[in-house]
Amino acid sequence: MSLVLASQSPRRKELLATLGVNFNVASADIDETVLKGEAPSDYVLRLAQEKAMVIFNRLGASKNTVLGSDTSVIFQDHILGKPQDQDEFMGMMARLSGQTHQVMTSVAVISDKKISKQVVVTDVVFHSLSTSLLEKYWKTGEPCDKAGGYGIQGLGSLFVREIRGSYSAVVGLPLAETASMLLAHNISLWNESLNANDL
Ligand SMILES: Cc1cn([C@H]2C[C@H](O)[C@@H](COP(=O)(O)OP(=O)(O)OP(=O)(O)O)O2)c(=O)[nH]c1=O
Repeated sequence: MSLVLASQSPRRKELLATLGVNFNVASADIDETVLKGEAPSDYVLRLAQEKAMVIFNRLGASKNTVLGSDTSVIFQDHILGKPQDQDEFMGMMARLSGQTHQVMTSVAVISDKKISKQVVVTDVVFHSLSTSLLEKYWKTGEPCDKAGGYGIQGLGSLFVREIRGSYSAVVGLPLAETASMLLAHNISLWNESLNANDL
């Protein structure tokens, strides 16, 4: 049984590798438009499943297990994706500055036997952020490929006063939850030494 990560995110690749599992990467391009009236947790779960399903179908009837994931930043029930330009970024930060938001990261694992999916919610509390700090942060290029416009693992770490929940989920993949899901799909971890019997 081989594992395929349906993602183009370098962060997810790095995080998954820390579980000591062999995998290939395939990029799933899907439409990420939010459906009318769709709740944030339903949205992130749907996207993770769609990313995994696109690759599962592309590989055809095979012995592959495919993992898809999605990270969105949620502020007062609004979904904040990746900022398209500086204005959108500044608008997002004006909402997040000095406030608490949620990072929702979903994981979907699909094999020929079953589909498992889960969403992990983490609270992140931001310091108050000055306009000059944010203008300089935008210029670094870090915000543009990140949900909510910041990277907790990078220069954006300065913004974070407190986190309640899973750090790895904020970066892009909740490791403990992902490990349980992969073991349940009979994918061994820790270089083949950890398997479903250890759950
Ligand atoms: C909040 C936050 C998000 N992010 C990243 C994680 C994800 O890569 C990205 C959210 O976008 P996603 O659409 O979840 O992922 P992606 O487009 O990078 O990759 P793919 O869809 O192919 O899996 O934001 C950080 O790296 N650090 C953070 O602190």
